Amino acid sequence: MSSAPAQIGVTGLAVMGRNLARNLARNGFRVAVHNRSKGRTDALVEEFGHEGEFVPADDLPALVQALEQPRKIIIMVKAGEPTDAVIDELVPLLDQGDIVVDAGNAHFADTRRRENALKEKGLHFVGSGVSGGEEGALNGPSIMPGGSPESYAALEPMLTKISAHVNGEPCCVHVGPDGAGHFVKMLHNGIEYADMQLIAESYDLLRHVLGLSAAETADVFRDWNSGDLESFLIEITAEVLSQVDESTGQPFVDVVLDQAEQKGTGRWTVQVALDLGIPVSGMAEAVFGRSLSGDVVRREAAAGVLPGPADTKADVDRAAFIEDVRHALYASKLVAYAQGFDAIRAASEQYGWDIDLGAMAKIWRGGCIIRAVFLDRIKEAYDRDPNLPSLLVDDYFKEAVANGQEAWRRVVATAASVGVPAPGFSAALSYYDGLRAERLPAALIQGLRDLFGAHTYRRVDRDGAFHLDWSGDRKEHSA
Ligand SMILES: NC(=O)C1=CN([C@@H]2O[C@H](COP(=O)(O)OP(=O)(O)OC[C@H]3O[C@@H](n4cnc5c(N)ncnc54)[C@H](OP(=O)(O)O)[C@@H]3O)[C@@H](O)[C@H]2O)C=CC1
Ligand SMILES: O=C(CO)[C@H](O)[C@H](O)COP(=O)(O)O
Repeated sequence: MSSAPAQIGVTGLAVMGRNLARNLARNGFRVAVHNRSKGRTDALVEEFGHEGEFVPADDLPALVQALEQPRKIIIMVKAGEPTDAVIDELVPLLDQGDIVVDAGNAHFADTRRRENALKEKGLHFVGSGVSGGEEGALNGPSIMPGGSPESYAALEPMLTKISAHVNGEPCCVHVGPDGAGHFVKMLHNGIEYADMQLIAESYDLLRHVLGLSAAETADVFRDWNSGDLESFLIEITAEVLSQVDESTGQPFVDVVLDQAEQKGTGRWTVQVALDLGIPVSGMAEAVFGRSLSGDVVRREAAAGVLPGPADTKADVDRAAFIEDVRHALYASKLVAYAQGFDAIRAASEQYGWDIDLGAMAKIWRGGCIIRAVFLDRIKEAYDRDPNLPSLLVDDYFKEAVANGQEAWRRVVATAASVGVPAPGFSAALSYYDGLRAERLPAALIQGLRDLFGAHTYRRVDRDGAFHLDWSGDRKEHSA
């Protein structure tokens, strides 16, 4: 404990806040710590006080009092109303120039509202994404700060020091002004959803089509965790699949209720992408997949009642099918990332954030949940062409998908023929085929819209908007 003013404060000492405070203290910063229920503050200081300099505060006025000026305070509480409640209590205690950082999973629209409100009072507000879960917060997360460049300049030495590092480079960069940081964190989570859905589909296919045991699927994922697919999520998939339930001796995965929960960031990603007009079908299927898993009423009504295919066996070679699924997983994952980066680009344009897409791939290489070796490839793609229209048209990714596309198609076809749901794989493949199509059936949709609602259409051979007199002489008119 120390009586000197603290350099930074953290309020909200649950899983994330506690470990972020410890990370700061371990890195030599004097940290004032506060939590609504005092027990968490006491426990932190009692258990981990020896790790660095902590200044415990019983309430927010005491936290503010404990800090050097201009103050820097990280809020790490439940997103939504709790964050507003903390801000409302904190703001009257602060002085001009103080910096409030919300490091929770806020919706970027809330962040924009909060930043504007605090700006009117002469305060700086920084919405910052933090990813890495409990372990990342302690040992080095990926940090995605938004807010003004001046606020970031004041925070940078601390944030870059406590963040994860890859090849000596911090996984923390100023994403952009305003809500840019929380937007990018939201997209990170959307990609996390898609990635996990694709991993789950791969596992399901290996078990159903090949009849592998959970332990055997763990071996497959362990094997895949080298080369292109090497990533934290693949690594922990092998760990979860090899876990045995202590009380039953069954594979852990077989005793867990098959209803995936969600706190909201995946759903927000899809909602926001709809507004931006960017197809994020991989993420949408992942959110819907979780919704379906939790829709107990309809699942119970349909399970064992709705008929599936007559033949649920596929005549496949074990090693060849495992390799096909690996290709399908990698290709579908590339589509999910391509869609995610498209959404970031679109939001950056809409809100004037000027986000460096390559830098986002760089700060996701370490610390965060979607950390993966292939993020280097994304960084390199944007280095080659910062205005790349889609990751999928970059030479490396084009070739990676081309190498795997026949396998990808076989996997989707096998899943459909044996009746194993693979919405992530199918949606990714449909997106890929849609993107590369020279002509889409959207022309027919335009015709239908014009017939029933005089919505007009454009032509391939002339500029302008047109309408056909469908119920009259069927002559075309300029609209
Ligand atoms: N868990 C994770 O892996 C990750 C979480 N996040 C985000 O980080 C933030 C913190 O997450 P996590 O550590 O899991 O904790 P929780 O989201 O479970 O939030 C618990 C914390 O919020 C405080 N709190 C809740 N309501 C209020 C309120 N009305 N006023 C003041 N404090 C309140 C609690 O205080 P009390 O102890 O008094 O109840 C406690 O400190 C969240 O926004 C979360 O989305 C981000 C990345 C990863
Ligand atoms: O932010 C995170 C990681 O970066 C959390 O782990 C994420 O919020 C988990 O989301 P959900 O509970 O919706 O699966």
